[in-house]
Amino acid sequence: MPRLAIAPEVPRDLDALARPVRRDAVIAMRRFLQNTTSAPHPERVRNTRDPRVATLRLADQYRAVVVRQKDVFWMLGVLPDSEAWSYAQRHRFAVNTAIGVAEIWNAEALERVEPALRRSADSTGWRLFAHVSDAELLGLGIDARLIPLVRLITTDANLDALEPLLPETQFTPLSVLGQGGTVAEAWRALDSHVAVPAGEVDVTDLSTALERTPDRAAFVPDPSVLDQILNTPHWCTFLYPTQHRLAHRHGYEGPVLVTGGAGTGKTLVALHRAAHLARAGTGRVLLVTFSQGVAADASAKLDLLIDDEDVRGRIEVGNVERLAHRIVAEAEGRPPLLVGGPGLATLWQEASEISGDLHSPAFLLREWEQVILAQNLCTAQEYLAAKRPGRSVELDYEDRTAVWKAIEHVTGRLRASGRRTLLQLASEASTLLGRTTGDLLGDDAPGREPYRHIVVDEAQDLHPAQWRLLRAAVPPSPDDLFIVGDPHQRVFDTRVPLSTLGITAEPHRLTISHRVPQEILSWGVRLRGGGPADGLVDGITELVGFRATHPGTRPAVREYTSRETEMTGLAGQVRGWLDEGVPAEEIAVAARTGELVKEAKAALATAEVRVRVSTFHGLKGLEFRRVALVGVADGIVPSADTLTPAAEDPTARAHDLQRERGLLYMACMRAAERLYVSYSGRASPFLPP
Ligand SMILES: Nc1ncnc2c1ncn2[C@@H]1O[C@H](COP(=O)(O)OP(=O)(O)OP(=O)(O)O)[C@@H](O)[C@H]1O
Repeated sequence: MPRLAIAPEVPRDLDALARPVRRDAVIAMRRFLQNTTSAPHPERVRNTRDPRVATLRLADQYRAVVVRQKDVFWMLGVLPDSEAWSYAQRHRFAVNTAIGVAEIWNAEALERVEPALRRSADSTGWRLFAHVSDAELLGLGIDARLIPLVRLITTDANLDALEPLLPETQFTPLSVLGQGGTVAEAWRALDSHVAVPAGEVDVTDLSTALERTPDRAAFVPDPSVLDQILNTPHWCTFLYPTQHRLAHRHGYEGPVLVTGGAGTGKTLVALHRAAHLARAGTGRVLLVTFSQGVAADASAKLDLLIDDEDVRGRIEVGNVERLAHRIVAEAEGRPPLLVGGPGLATLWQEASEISGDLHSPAFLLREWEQVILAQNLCTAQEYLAAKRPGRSVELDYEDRTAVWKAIEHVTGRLRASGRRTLLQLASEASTLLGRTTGDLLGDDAPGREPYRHIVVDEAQDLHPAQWRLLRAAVPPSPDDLFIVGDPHQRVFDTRVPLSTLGITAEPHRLTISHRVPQEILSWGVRLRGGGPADGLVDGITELVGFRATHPGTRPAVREYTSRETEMTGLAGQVRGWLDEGVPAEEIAVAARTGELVKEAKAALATAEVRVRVSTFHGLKGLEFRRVALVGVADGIVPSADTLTPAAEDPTARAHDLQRERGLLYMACMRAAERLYVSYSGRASPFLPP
């Protein structure tokens, strides 16, 4: 039986075919897999640069290009006959001698550029790689057949021109060396291209090389797997090497933390990790998402990723609030009552009055959430002795006593009314779990917690009380916590390093955005300030090295003279996108405040344009081809209401401003194609010049 591995181009090429041609091609691929008598057979192509290349006739005038070695076939694309033959003639295929991955390159194009490189080399004695020996190049996996060409390169520009013609695994080390990097640095750069450790590299073993190249080859053992690959999105099958390595590593010793910029694939890695753990069958998996809305999206993606019902059934998807709610409801025998925003605001106002108006309601709320609930302080004594990290206003004994009294007013009133906040619920749930873990693990009372594995998405916004709940819900053991997040996109003020919560996580990083085009990304990074962010990891996270895979269009920033003209402009912009053929569900409009959301909805309704309109917060975790952000004006972004007065607490104010910046940045980073930003009056101070 032939063993078939397909490249990511194959599903794409098939999707581009007319329906009857696609159907014929897929039938032919099935026959090939089953080795039936009518299966297409490999046909040699004349004048190829690689004798292993052949084609398979899949439909009338269409064929697949394959590289064959013994019973292994690597299918690279499905093309019209003449294009398939030409592709087969132009390309070379190899196994990288250093890292063992399979590589393809356009040998014909390289032969064409060689004379120009030679002319440039003849005119100077300078060589870009003079400082590196052949042995070092070979040691880095540079193909021996490419070395004569590499020796002709004289400038960075020469090398850059070769980038589209070389496999990334050949170009990457050359690029590091060309910029004056050392061999060791070139090796480190190759690391992100390695999904599976190479071990001994046998360059004649194509099958093992393909297994090491999961972004370029997926094995198709039978027709059902073929259907699964062809009927699901690209990311279900082909992860980039770093993503693959993180998601499919066999056994982490304990918690893992993957940070990375917007669109680097953190959520996809989290989904694949959850699927990997569920397939291993070691126990129940909880995938924690930011909100229930995002949970529905993640559930739908898991349904695509996993076709085995039993495996899928091992993964539960939900947010921390829901988990806390359920634990408390089960323990108390009825659903807990929650306090609403307005009710709580009144209580904090009363508390502020009790403290003699020394502290504002916002100050007291922060003190409660960030000091008391964050450290689970239960008594006045504990509070009086506690550290207050992140709070710059000193409180002496008397102040603390007054603050505690004011806060007790709120907690007492809540208790009396039988209501709780979401964070209180998380705190209580973790305490309950702490008490009952033994029983829940027992055979006779398996319960629903703890889980065996927890995978956390959007981790940057979890509060310490919620972390404690998650920690209590999964016993410390290998593969217990797999956490992904981006401190730069934090939209709440929860800047806590995991280590302070007793979670020592192995850190990893993703740096390449596969969603956001470079122009939007660079603009967004300037908006965010490019500077470090704290939280999750110890110390700070830098945006350094964060880049995109593709170029794009600069964000359109529009100034209007009035709110009314701004809303008319918005309706015109969205109408234009729809007229271009962009589906309505691929467009999102968002604003900082609920009031602006209402105005935008009304303007779009008047123009009979129906697309999703939400607050910036409502965009979290989502992506759209086109994104329009309105009301990005001074006084609205940052939202004046949410800023602590500098006189009251300058550090808190700086944190508030950073959070507001992160929120706008997160909203901008949802755009996969175009970003439109508008304001009337003065622009938001966050907008880059
Ligand atoms: N392996 C992949 N194959 C195909 N597309 C990918 C892959 N990895 C990432 N992408 C693209 O990048 C998008 C972003 O991925 P994802 O949502 O996982 O990123 P993220 O890091 O969680 O982003 P954010 O932090 O901004 O929410 C995906 O929807 C997809 O379009």
